[in-house]
Amino acid sequence: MSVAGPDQTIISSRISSRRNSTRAAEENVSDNEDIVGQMQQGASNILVAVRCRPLTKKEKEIDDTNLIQIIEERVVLLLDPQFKYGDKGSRAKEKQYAFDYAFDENALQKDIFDKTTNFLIDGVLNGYNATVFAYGATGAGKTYTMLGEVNSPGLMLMTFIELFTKVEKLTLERAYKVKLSYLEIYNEVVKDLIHPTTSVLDIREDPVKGIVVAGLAELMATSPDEVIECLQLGNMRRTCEPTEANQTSSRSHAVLQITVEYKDKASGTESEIIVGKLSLIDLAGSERASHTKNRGIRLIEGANINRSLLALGNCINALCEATERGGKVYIPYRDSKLTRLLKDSLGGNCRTVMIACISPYSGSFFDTSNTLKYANRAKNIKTNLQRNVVNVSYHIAKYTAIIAQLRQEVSDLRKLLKSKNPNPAAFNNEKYQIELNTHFQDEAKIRKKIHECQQTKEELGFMLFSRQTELDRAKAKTGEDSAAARALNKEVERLKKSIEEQTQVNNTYEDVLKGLENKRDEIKSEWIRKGIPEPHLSSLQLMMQQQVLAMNSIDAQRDKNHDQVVLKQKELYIQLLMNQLRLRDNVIDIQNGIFKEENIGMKPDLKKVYSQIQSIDEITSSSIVSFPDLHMNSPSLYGRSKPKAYKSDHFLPPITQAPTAKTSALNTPHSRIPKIASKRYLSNEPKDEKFSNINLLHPKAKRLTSNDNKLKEQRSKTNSGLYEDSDSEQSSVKQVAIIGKTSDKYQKSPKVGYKGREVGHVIKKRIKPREIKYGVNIRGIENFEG
Ligand SMILES: Nc1ncnc2c1ncn2[C@@H]1O[C@H](COP(=O)(O)OP(=O)(O)OP(=O)(O)O)[C@@H](O)[C@H]1O
Repeated sequence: MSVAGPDQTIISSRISSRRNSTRAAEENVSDNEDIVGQMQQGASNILVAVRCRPLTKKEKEIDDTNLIQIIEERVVLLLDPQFKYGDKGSRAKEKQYAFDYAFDENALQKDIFDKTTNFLIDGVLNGYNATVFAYGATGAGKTYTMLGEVNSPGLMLMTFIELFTKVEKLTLERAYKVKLSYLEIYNEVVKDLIHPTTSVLDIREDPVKGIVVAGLAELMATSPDEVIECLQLGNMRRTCEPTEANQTSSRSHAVLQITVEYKDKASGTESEIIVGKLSLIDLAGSERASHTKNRGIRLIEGANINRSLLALGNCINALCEATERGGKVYIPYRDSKLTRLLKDSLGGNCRTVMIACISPYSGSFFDTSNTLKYANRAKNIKTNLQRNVVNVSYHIAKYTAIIAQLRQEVSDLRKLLKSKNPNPAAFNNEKYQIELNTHFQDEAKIRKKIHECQQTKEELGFMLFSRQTELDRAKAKTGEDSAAARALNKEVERLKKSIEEQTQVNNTYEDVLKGLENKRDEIKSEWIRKGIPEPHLSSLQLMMQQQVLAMNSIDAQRDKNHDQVVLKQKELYIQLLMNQLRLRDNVIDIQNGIFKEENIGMKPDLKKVYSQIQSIDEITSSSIVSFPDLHMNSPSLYGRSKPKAYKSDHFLPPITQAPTAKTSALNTPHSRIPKIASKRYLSNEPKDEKFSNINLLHPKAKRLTSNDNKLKEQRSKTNSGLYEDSDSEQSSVKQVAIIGKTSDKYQKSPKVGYKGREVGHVIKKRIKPREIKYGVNIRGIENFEG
């Protein structure tokens, strides 16, 4: 599988760490071979497979990130493209689904056929029904899977080739008849693709044959060649139009049905005929109107496609519920032509294979996610499988029983209709409103708990960071075995443990929340199943939307609070750093005073250190630094997020050790101090200090660039001494001392001194042709007063 894009790296790196949890998902799935065995024994009748197609050339040009990873032909891992590893407060967004089979982009048509369809053919030849249908969003590869292309035939053709090979082997004992029909459902109208007619074809339910399409032509086929011809003809007639999402988009559901009948040549019981039916279905793709940009007739087609697929989804949900509850659930087959046609395949006498086609493209994430959820749900359906034996005497007895059963059904349905209160005005949806509110109250409670948990973790993380700093300092000062270091170490360990505990609690809450979020869909389906009339249904749906928005706003508030905590922490670092700087300058001033008073010449190496400190103040840091890593001992401090890399302009590097007797301001190893630090430091100088009225925090104040630094270096070469030469006429900033004279050349502009040190230089700008304004540039910040 090709690995592309940054997110792909994340998926890959996570796969190994996810192996264990993946195993758990896998354990719920029986062995691949088992599912075939189970289907053959009638223990399970639905096989759900997923096929991921490769990225197309066009998609690769836009974004070559592959969102899908298939693990061991069973598990599908889907990554959310919105999820950036490291986002604060974000919960991990990748989803895992386990299926009977999962095929990646490299899977061949033959692989899909061998594992999902080939084994059904024996059953069909022995009188069992089977259905294979491809489901998925538009452009996900359904038609490619079912029909295939010139050089890679799909399941339909491969099925016929295999079927005829097997029939040939059995002809000595059995007399076979193979019939085929091919139809499409386009805009809720059934059309014959082999013998098109103008009359509308109707779907009917035959008590013995099951679902039949009245008037649909059935062709006798004797060889695969005949079938190929029929398929080609039918596909030419099938409604297929280019859309934004797919150049060859199928606008209809196509159903190819193969009926195989046989009589035992030796038995002599003329009346017994075994009938098996195989339906191969290429569904039209679900589509989001906003995504496909379809208009006019394409939009109407899309709406019809979606409606029938929604009906299919509702049937799948109802069937799952029937499985869970042990029957007695109304299955809304009649909601669409598609579900009426698939009634046997989904809930009746049939082995069914669903191939969910998905795309790994980031732009198709929502479609892929929906398809996977859909397919995941379908795994839970259980159906009843019976062999179709058509026998004349059996026929009559069976019809009588069926008529009685149908009468009972009609009377049950009448009762159900009455109880559903057909008068919408009299309908009271208060009960549903209360249920909805209770659900979202539960969600809000859990969200609050998660919020509290994260706050606690953040606080603990901050405490941990400061204790860790103290510990490092204590170790450096008094040694690792000192009592102070040991006590701090104990504290650090305790904090780490607390953070771990909080993380576990947080994860539990996250799981509960996920469950509650999933329940929203169930609530909606329940409303539809219970037949809540309009406008009550819309009003409930609107209420749910509002509640979902409210939940999102709780999450947003949580993120905002988190940002505030981080900001507060940054402020603290700034304060600490400013204190360090003040202490350092105080030490320098005191030392300078002593040197002057005692008339001690400054040693060259000390001079060098002084000038280094000055230049450190003026360094403009443009590199990326990491914000003090509060997470360093707890990678999961913010859920499953990871610390970010921050721009030095906004965040400070970890503070260095505070000056102590041993490590004075002058020999303290300085980290690179970003400009904002010295800016704040200067602005915080007491009012009587010399730079107090200079607006160093003006947003338009420019930073010193690296070029300016070079010019400064050049200048200091020509004029290395420091002179105090007050020249207030030339500078409107009276508080600073100007060293030297202003020249036209920027490089030669006089320096500005403060307490004997150069801190900046005079600058000028032309306001009008004849008017020049002077200002100062102190430590990289320009200021023109007035
Ligand atoms: N497994 C695959 N390998 C290579 N190419 C594929 C594969 N699956 C799909 N494709 C290509 O992707 C494009 C879209 O596939 P296809 O037309 O089968 O999608 P679809 O799901 O049937 O769309 P719709 O039914 O909405 O029209 C086609 O160009 C097809 O050739």
